[in-house]
Amino acid sequence: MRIAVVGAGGVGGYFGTRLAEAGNEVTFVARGRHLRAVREHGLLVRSPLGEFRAPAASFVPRIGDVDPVDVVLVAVKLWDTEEVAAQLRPLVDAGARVISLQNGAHKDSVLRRYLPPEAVWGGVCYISAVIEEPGVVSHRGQMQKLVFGTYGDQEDAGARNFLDACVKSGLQAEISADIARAIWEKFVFLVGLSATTTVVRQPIGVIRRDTRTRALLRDVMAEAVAVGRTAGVNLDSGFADDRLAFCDTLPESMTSSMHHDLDQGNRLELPWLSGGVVDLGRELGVDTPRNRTVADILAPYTFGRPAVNG
Ligand SMILES: NC(=O)C1=CN([C@@H]2O[C@H](COP(=O)(O)OP(=O)(O)OC[C@H]3O[C@@H](n4cnc5c(N)ncnc54)[C@H](OP(=O)(O)O)[C@@H]3O)[C@@H](O)[C@H]2O)C=CC1
Ligand SMILES: CC(C)(CO)C(=O)C(=O)O
Repeated sequence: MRIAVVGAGGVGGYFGTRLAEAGNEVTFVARGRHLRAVREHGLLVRSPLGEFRAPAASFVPRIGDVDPVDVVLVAVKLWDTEEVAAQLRPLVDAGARVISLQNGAHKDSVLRRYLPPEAVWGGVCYISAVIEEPGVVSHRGQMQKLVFGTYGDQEDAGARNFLDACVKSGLQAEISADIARAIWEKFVFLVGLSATTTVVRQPIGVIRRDTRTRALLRDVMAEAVAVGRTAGVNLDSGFADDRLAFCDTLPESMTSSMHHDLDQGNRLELPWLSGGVVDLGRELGVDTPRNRTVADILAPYTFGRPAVNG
């Protein structure tokens, strides 16, 4: 299968390299120091599942350099979505379907502003992976799963082909018949995990053991569930408790990409995570005090580590 991966970081680097190693024609769009490193040595993915490599020749600097493909995977941070979406039309006109593996519940509405709705499939991924140094992606833990599907009732044979390509590449993957719900299910969990691990600056093991941070985790997720249900998403009313039980199964040291970004002094996806719950809650008339407090506490870190003047 011909696949383009826009953003060759933790997510795009891992899933794209696995697909490439299995013989799919994968082209990565990368930039900056990471691009310079992969153009020289290719991309190395270090994972508990093995070491995987994508060749230097599969990396290009611009979306416009990508030949026609069957599937485009979008794997840039959320603030870059709009810029990427605005450049995908020629690939879609040549037949590509687009799947965003990004977090958050609003990414596909950004894609749909630039692309015909049938070209945008919903998608979500479960993985913990980061750029360890330019040219090297590190996969932490065993989790590595893709869920995707078309919106509405229409089947698309291409989705089944992409599923086959994923499974043959050793990826855990499934097609969801209700992808909006699957995206929100991940969103609820991620908002809880990212809010608590980032505010407390500790992994899930610490958060779930302390009764007060455990309650915070549950309340943050319950607010996201309430907002999702009010928005018309088919989430169970007890879904926050279900996710709390899921959090109890995670490795003690697991944390969120937002916590990693805070630690590194990077920009945060906060405005689309707890901040996104607050904004949508405000629009829909749902109170979200716990998420608002998280968003307020972390606000000074949104664009990276704040400078202390004087
Ligand atoms: N990391 C994780 O474990 C998980 C992340 N996610 C989600 O996946 C998305 C991607 O996250 P992640 O992989 O961590 O991000 P990374 O920052 O690791 O990777 C994104 C890469 O894309 C590059 N990039 C951005 N815009 C462009 C562009 N226009 N052309 C070429 N390259 C570009 C970035 O460059 P630069 O550094 O210069 O900006 C960076 O190298 C996020 O929404 C995140 O929430 C979901 C599940 C798990
Ligand atoms: C929670 C996790 C690691 C699961 O994929 C994630 O999506 C993130 O932290 O961004």
